[in-house]
Amino acid sequence: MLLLSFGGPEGPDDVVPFLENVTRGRGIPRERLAEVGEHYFLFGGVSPINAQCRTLMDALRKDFAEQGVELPVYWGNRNWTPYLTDTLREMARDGRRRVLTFATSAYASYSGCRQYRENLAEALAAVEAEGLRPPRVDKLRHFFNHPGFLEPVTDGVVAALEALPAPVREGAHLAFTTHSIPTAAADTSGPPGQHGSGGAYVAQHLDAARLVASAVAERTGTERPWRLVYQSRSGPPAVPWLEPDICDHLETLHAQGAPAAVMVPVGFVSDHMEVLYDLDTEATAKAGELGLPVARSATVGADPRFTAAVRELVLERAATERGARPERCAVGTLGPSHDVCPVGCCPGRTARPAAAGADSPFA
Ligand SMILES: CC1=C(CCC(=O)O)c2cc3nc(cc4[nH]c(cc5[nH]c(cc1n2)c(C)c5CCC(=O)O)c(CCC(=O)O)c4C)C(CCC(=O)O)=C3C
Ligand SMILES: [Fe+2]
Repeated sequence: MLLLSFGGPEGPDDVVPFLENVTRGRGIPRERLAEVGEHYFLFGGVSPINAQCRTLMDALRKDFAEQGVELPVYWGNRNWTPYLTDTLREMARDGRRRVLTFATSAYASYSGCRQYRENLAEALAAVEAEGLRPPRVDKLRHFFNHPGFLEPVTDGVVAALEALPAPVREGAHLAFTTHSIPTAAADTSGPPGQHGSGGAYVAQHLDAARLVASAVAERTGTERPWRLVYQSRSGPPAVPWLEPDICDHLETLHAQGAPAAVMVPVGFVSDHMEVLYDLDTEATAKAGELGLPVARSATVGADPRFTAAVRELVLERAATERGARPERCAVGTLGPSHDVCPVGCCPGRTARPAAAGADSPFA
C-alpha cells in the first residue's frame, strides 16, 4: 500500500521551496504566497502534516498486523519529502508489482483526486526512465461516506459542543468547512455530467455534512442548523471560488443572533496547517472580535475506526480485483464512489497524463 499525502515543511528553510513545489504553474498571486508563508513561520516553519502521516502509517501497520493483513505500507508525498517519486522507486526496487494507493483526501476534485493521479503518473514515468519496471498502481475509492470516517467526525463534533459554555450549547450552529476551490473546478468535479452545479465536490461534502449533522442531533437530542462553508481561498480575486468563507459565515451567524458555532473541518483528515491557521488562528480570532463563542471539532487523524475503514477498503478492492463482488460499505445518498476514475473525471485546466484511472497511460 502507498499512503499518498500532500506533504508539508518541517523547518523554516523548507517553507519557500515547499510553497514553490505546491504552486508551480498554478497562477497563485505572489502576495498570497508571502501571506501563506507567514502562516507556516508562525508555527516555526513546521507543518504538522508529516508527523500526522507518520502516526497514521504506524497506526495502519498496527491495524493490518493485528488483523492478519500482510501488506507493507509505504509513504510518499506530492509536495515534500518523502517525495512520491523516491517512494515509488523504492517500491519498484523492492520488487513490488502492484501498488494500491490510499490518498489522504476524502473527496473528488482536481486538487483532491486527479492532481494526485497526475503526480503518480509523473513518478511512474520517472521510475521507468531510470530503467526500472514501474508497478501497476491503483487508487482506493473516495471515503467521505464511509462510516469509519464519519463516526470519528461525529464524535469530534459532540466533544466540541461539550467544550462550549453550557448556556450557548443548545443553540450552537454547525459550520462544516472544507477547502475552497474555483467554482469551475467544483462544477466539473467527479465523472462528467453526473452532478449539477458544484459537481461531486459539493455533493459529496453536503452528503457527509448532512450525515454528521443528523448523527449529532441523534446523539445530543437537539437538531442544530448547519451549513457547508469554505476556507483557505487562494488564486486571483477575479476568479470565482466556492463561498461563503468561514470568516464571513461567522459574521453572518453573529448578525443573525446565533449564540455559538462549532467549526467542523469535514474536508480534511488531519489537523494540518489549513486547520491550525485558517480555523484555529484566523477564524477563531474573527469569532473573538465578534464575541461569538466557537469551538473547532477534531479531524479523524489516526482514529482506530478510520484505520479499520482503510483496511476494509483495501480488502474490498483486493476482492474486486480478484473478480469477486464484495460488499461496498457506504452511508448517505450517493452510494459508494467508483473504484476507477472514468475518462474525464475531475479534469484539470490542461490535459496531463494521470495514473490509476481509466485514462491511465500505464498498465
Ligand atoms: C481541495 C484541496 C485540499 C483537500 C484535499 C487534500 O488534502 O489534498 C487541499 C489540501 C491541502 N492544501 C495544503 C496546502 C496548500 N494548498 C495550496 C493551494 C491550493 N489548495 C487547493 C485545494 C486543496 N488543498 C487549491 C485549489 C489551491 C490553489 C492552488 C492550486 O490550484 O493548486 C497552497 C498554496 C498557497 C495557497 O494558495 O494557499 C498550500 C500551501 C495542504 C498542506 C497543509 C500543511 O502544510 O499542513 C493540504 C493538506
Ligand atoms: Fe491546498
